[in-house]
Amino acid sequence: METSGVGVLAGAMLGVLLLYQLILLLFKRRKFVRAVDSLPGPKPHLLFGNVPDLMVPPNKMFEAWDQRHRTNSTLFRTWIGPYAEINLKEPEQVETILSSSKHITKSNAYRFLHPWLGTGLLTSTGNKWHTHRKMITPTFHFKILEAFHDVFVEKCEILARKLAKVADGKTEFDMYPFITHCTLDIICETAMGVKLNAQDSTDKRSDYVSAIYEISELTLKRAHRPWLFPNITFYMTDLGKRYKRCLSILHGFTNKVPQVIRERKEVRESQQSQTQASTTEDDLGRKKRTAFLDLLLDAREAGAQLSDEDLREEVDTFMFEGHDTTTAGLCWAVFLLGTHPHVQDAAADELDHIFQGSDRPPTVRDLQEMKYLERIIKETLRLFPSVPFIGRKLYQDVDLGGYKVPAGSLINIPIYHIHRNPKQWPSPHAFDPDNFLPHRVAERHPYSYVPFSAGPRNCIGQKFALMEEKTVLSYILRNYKIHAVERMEDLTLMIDLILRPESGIKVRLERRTRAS
Ligand code: HEM
Repeated sequence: METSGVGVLAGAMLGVLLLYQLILLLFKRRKFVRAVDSLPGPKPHLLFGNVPDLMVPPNKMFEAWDQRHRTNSTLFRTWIGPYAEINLKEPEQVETILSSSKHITKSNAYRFLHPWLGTGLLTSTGNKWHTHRKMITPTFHFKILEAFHDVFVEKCEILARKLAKVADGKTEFDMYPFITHCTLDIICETAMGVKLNAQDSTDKRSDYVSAIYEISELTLKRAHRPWLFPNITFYMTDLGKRYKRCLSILHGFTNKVPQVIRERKEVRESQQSQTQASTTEDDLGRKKRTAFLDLLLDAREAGAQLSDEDLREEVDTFMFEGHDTTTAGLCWAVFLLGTHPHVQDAAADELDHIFQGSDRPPTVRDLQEMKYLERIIKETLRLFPSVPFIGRKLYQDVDLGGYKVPAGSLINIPIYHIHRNPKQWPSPHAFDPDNFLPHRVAERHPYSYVPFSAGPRNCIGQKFALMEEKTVLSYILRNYKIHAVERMEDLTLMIDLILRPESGIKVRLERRTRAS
């Protein structure tokens, strides 16, 4: 009798405790919702929040997203079902978030990349991100990038030969697959040390590339449909099944990593271990270049905690971040050059001045002299940032220019719109490489231009990207005059994770006669 009395009492106390916790949670939630709702923003649907605005076909997504950002003139909040998203507007707000070492956790949507990229550098946080970032940073040292330059040149020679077959001044063709295959060949060899030879394939678009496009689209769709957040519902839907199909293609590709690791280990055992980017020889006596993977293996041999799975996650991340972004940047540059002949002529003049009529490959030093081309690349990334938005999750309250944003909110930084803020850019939609003349840069807020993000989680590959883009564009411009077939108003923009034109970039190429 006494024992059961104690049991009832304990049960009652537990019940009270649970009720108390529940009330606390509800109270906290109510406080959070009130704080978010005190921020400006469009009226949400009772259940779905502002999700319905973006439930449009993939090729209407950019328009809907752009419309949302253009109609809200200040920082604004949107609700993704129960999740609050705070959309930034001004560079000062961007600086508060990006420059801080406290706000380094990515927003919920990045979780949907985990099945593909695991918790590689792009998607991880906390301790894992810190230690891996520290470990990987030296692999992007300038000296190592210089060694990769040989790969850029080799792949661009192939690109130029491929383009020669269609460059008759009359044939209209899509530049996108040419550039995609070139950047894929580059990243595969520099990241994994594997020759892919995508440029030799006759396919218009490889399965790997199609799977990247599809998985990016599916990830974004999922991020805007809260009922697809749990794996159990997602994988039951057609979207989830398509996602799994894409995964098997993408991982099929990097499944080679353990085999590559084994091969590299064998080479190491028979030779002195390498600590710098350098070259060894393969079975046929050809120079074998050091890849990022080798440098990570070096780090592991030196005591770094890196499992095979960690290595594969990083290679998957490089393969995605390192080719889709540069492809988009390059293709948009080709489009803008093809629609702005005076800019194209000035870029060609600069190259004539550097190469003096010679057809020798560019050196790293030549790339440094391509100042005007660099401004073109930067201005292209302003108008069409390859990564049009990024996100963070807040773990503490933040004041963003007078707006009190509570912990638990998701922050959306719409890089595309930050780059077209009329307060920072007098003609925000015009293509003007001189926006990057030093005196103009000095006049602007440093966070008004963030194509590579900024602060502790900025893009680790930005120097790689700039070198690669200069090499590719210089090859095209030294050999060809680009004529864009379409105008801006003919293009439909796709905003998956990367900003790209729906139907590629159609051009005609005309042989350029070199001035000496
Ligand atoms: C034009 C080319 C590129 C652009 C516009 C670009 C842009 C970006 C942006 C905006 C971020 C931040 C993402 C976020 O906060 O969610 C990022 C991160 C990253 N990028 Fe790039 N990227 C480019 C090329 C590359 C290349 C070539 C590589 C590798 C070879 C690379 C590797 C990475 C990695 C590993 C991260 C994650 C860094 C971290 O969180 O510590 N990117 N990139």
